[in-house]
Amino acid sequence: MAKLGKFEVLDHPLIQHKLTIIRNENCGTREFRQVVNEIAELMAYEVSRDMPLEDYEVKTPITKTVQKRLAGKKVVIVPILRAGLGMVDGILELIPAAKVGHVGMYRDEKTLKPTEYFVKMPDNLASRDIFIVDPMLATGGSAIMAVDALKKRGAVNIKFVCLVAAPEGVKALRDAHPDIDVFAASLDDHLDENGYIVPGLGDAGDRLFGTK
Ligand SMILES: O=P(O)(O)OC[C@H]1O[C@H](OP(=O)(O)OP(=O)(O)O)[C@H](O)[C@@H]1O
Ligand SMILES: O=c1cc[nH]c(=O)[nH]1
Ligand SMILES: [Mg+2]
Repeated sequence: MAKLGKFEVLDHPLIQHKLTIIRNENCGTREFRQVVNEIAELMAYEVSRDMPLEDYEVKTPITKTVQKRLAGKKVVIVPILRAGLGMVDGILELIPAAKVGHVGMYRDEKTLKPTEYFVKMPDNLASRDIFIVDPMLATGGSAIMAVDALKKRGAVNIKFVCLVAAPEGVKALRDAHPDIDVFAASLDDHLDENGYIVPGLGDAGDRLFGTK
């Protein structure tokens, strides 16, 4: 039987402080981009806590000793385009050897249903630890479709990492994919009538890339 995934809010004081900075409507594109990456880096530290280690012999200037190093499994960071791109560099600061796959999705403004428009993944997904990243988990439609796309290509070990989650999205994602771990920097209150997270931070893609 597949393992049961968990949902965890990573509410370290530094993460909460930085999230407040980007929630502010007066935070400009440059600062928004910078701080999203900083939060992603802090989250990666927690998300990678259960990465497997193996024994490794190393010779210090004093003696030979058996210590630990990360075991073979390679991490793949998978941003959901566009907004997920804003989290990639921050995670690469901590895990520089990670590979990066891409999943392109956009959400229809009226129906709120996602459409997949691009998928490019490294090979051997089944043997890799995959971090899907997207700042926003709103209805959950995009996240569910992204996990579907990865599982279809053989992925087994999947974590979903977002900054702001709505309760509706967390429930939908966990109902659809109970085996994956879901991490958020904040569990917000609800979705408004346009499918935006309240209080949220607005449209993450537009704020990251200066579009609208
Ligand atoms: O949980 P959901 O209801 O699916 O909504 C969340 C999705 O919406 C946003 O993307 P958007 O469609 O705005 O695309 P963009 O990143 O290109 O702006 C966001 O980055 C998520 O991918
Ligand atoms: O609040 C929201 C919901 C979906 N996508 C966003 O960028 N923001
Ligand atoms: Mg958007």
